[in-house]
Amino acid sequence: LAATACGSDDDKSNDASKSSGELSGTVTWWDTSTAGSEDKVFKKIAEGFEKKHPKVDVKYVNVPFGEAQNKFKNAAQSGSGAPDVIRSEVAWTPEFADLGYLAPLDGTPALQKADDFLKQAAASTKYKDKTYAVPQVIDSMGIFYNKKIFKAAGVEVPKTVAELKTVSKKIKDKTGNPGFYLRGDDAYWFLSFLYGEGGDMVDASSQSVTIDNPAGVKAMKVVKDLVDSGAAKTDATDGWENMQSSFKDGKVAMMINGPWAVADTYAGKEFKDKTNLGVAPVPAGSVAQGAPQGGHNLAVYAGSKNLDASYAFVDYMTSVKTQAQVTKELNLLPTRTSAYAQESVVDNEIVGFFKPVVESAVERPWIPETGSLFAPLVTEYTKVLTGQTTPEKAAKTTGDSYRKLLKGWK
Ligand SMILES: C[C@H]1O[C@H](O[C@H]2[C@H](O)[C@@H](O)[C@@H](O[C@H]3[C@H](O)[C@@H](O)[C@@H](O[C@H]4[C@H](O)[C@@H](O)[C@@H](O)O[C@@H]4CO)O[C@@H]3CO)O[C@@H]2CO)[C@H](O)[C@H](O)[C@@H]1N[C@H]1C[C@@H](CO)[C@H](O)[C@@H](O)[C@@H]1O
Repeated sequence: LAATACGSDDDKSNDASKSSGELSGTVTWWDTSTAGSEDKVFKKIAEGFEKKHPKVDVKYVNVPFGEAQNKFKNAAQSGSGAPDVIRSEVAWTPEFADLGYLAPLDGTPALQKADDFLKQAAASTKYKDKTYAVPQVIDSMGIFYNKKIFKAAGVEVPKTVAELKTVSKKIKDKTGNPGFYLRGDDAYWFLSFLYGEGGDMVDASSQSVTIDNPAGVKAMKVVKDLVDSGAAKTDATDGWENMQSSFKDGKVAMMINGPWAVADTYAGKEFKDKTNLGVAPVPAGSVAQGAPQGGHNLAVYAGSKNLDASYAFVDYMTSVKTQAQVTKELNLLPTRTSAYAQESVVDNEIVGFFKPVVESAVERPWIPETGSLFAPLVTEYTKVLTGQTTPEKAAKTTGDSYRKLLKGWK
């Protein structure tokens, strides 16, 4: 009826559900959030969308973070099996966009009040002047510490790497356990030490590789010394499980981590009393202090057969209301400026700590290759920590790999 009232013939071609604005069909969503802690909350919120749109069936699929990127690329490339919506990590988004796998969202219902998004969060969704995703969460890293152990050892939170070594030694003398866990199987945990020496992986503005400059070599020496001096415990594999269980069981007093680790950490026996968890800025190196920016966006597969419902789903999952609920239940940081005024967000202690950290986080170049910089680096980083190579060789080998990846960069 509404269609004919508009008069023009092509409106009549709209089927009833469209003209009544009622969405229908299936939306398959690949969510990469941590199974066992975050996934339950995101699945529940997605069910809220179905209540709002009874003719839409959301197929929630939890895909492990380490598998989702390639799984999506393979499915999109082969044209079968790709989801309608994917939780696209900030570094995956420019790569997927460059490959043509994502639907541009400018002017669609997926992207509402675009200027409400934090600029650092929006940056990773832009590619060649179009918007290919909507920011869902933004994060960075800090020192997580066990207040009870710190009190017993009579130590304060370290502000520099030098203090980290002193504090860690005091804790070891007092408790027998190493004070600090340094994750050794993921190069993201190397970045704050790299920034602390004034280094970075690359310098996109001058299109030069910088991981193998003197600051990069120095940073490799710093992390090697943390392990060789006994200040840090590390592992070459299963870093996430080993780091989380050591910290949750009180076997180490400190780790570097981000808001995504809070839900799992609170499940640990040491943090049943949540007030026992302290969070502080990552330690400064010899010339600077900084933590990396991370996070996740929601993107729509370019080949989706249900764009209308997918756009609406992305909008729903990134709305102020949803973001405030995610903060309340998971302590994750919103990406909408307006969400920070919501009561459950204003009062959240984790957000209170991480908001300024995110604002001063070191931004990364959102180019298609940015995610590919971690695999070559982690190989050398792990070898440095396990004494299989020198800081100099590690930096050089990584730099050479980067120059192969980044055609024409210095
Ligand atoms: C190696 C990888 O390098 C990069 O990843 C960087 C990433 O760019 C950094 O930003 C940082 O990500 C933060 C993240 O921002 C932060 O939010 C959090 O995420 C939480 C979630 O919060 C939590 O909900 C849950 O999901 O769990 C998430 C994870 O905990 O922590 C992340 C850091 O873990 O660090 C990543 C590196 O880890 C590449 O991008 C690839 O991922 C690449 N892996 C590929 C490698 C291929 C073979 O080479 C293999 O075949 C492929 O299949 C693999 O995909």
